[in-house]
Amino acid sequence: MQPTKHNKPTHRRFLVVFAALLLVSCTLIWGIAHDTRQFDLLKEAHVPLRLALSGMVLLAALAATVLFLKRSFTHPVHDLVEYVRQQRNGNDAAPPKSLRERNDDIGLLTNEIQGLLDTLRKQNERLLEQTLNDPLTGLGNRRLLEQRLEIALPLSRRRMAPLSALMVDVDHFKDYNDHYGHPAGDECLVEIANVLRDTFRRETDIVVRLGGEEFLVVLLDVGLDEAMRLAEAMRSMLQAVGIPHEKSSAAPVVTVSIGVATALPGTPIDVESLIACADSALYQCKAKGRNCSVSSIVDKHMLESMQLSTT
Ligand SMILES: Nc1nc2c(ncn2[C@@H]2O[C@H](COP(=O)(O)OP(=O)(O)OP(=O)(O)O)[C@@H](O)[C@H]2O)c(=O)[nH]1
Repeated sequence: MQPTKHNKPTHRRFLVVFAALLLVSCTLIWGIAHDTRQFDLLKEAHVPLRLALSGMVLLAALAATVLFLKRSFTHPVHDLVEYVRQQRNGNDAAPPKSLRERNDDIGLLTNEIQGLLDTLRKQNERLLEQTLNDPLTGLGNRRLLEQRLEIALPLSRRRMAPLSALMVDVDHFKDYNDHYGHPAGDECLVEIANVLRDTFRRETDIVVRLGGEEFLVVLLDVGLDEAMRLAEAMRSMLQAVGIPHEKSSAAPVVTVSIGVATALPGTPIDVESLIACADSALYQCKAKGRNCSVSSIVDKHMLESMQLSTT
């Protein structure tokens, strides 16, 4: 944005010229009206000439006024409108210095608008964070998962890269809640989220809480073996934390079951199918007695048979 220059000396110059011209024209008009003899220069002049002269001075005063108003108010207001328009278009640059540093109402308005926009921006960021994050654990939520997979899945497919999803579910969590209380259950979920964060640290890893005591991890560019190794590492790390769980038949501490689904390179998988495949592997873990990981491979044939069974 190209700001026009509106500085104080310019204002003052305009004001002085304007006041001088106004004074001269008023004096001339007053002189004509009272036919005063004090103006030697105009004494002999005819009334029409005096009228024309004062008219010209008055016009000049008006022109100076218009110019002054344009330079002092119209242009800055235009700059201000342009600034607001650019903000609306996503440009978050600060307003021009010439506006911010004005000591008048336009400067005040500029700074107020800037403050308001900053506040709105911060509130928007907070709201966006709330809509994409799980408030209890601070992990992403299902919306974040969908948002990220919308880009990651087609990209992964085009690059012919594998992709793995881990469905992590806490074992006998109802019993944990019933025995230790809901607040302790919340703390337990936070602890599990921390272990997930510590295990899946790559920038491309997507770790979310799907709801309740279910978490989903999506690992891009990760094949079955690596996914299973990481699933086991996570399980061991949680057991090492050792959150007591007296009511679990799987272990004396809190444990998880992990269903791992790996999509082979080029598999046209979507979010729903990925979750369904990891979920069915998780179901097998539970059937096996919990506190374990089960893997499954997702390819075109498996997806087709899944679609057939749902139609
Ligand atoms: N503390 C707490 N509990 C939750 C939250 N969300 C869901 N739960 C509880 O998680 C429990 C899940 O129970 P189930 O689905 O029966 O699963 P489970 O007891 O872990 O049994 P398995 O998964 O078969 O081992 C329920 O008691 C829910 O009330 C939460 O945010 N905080």
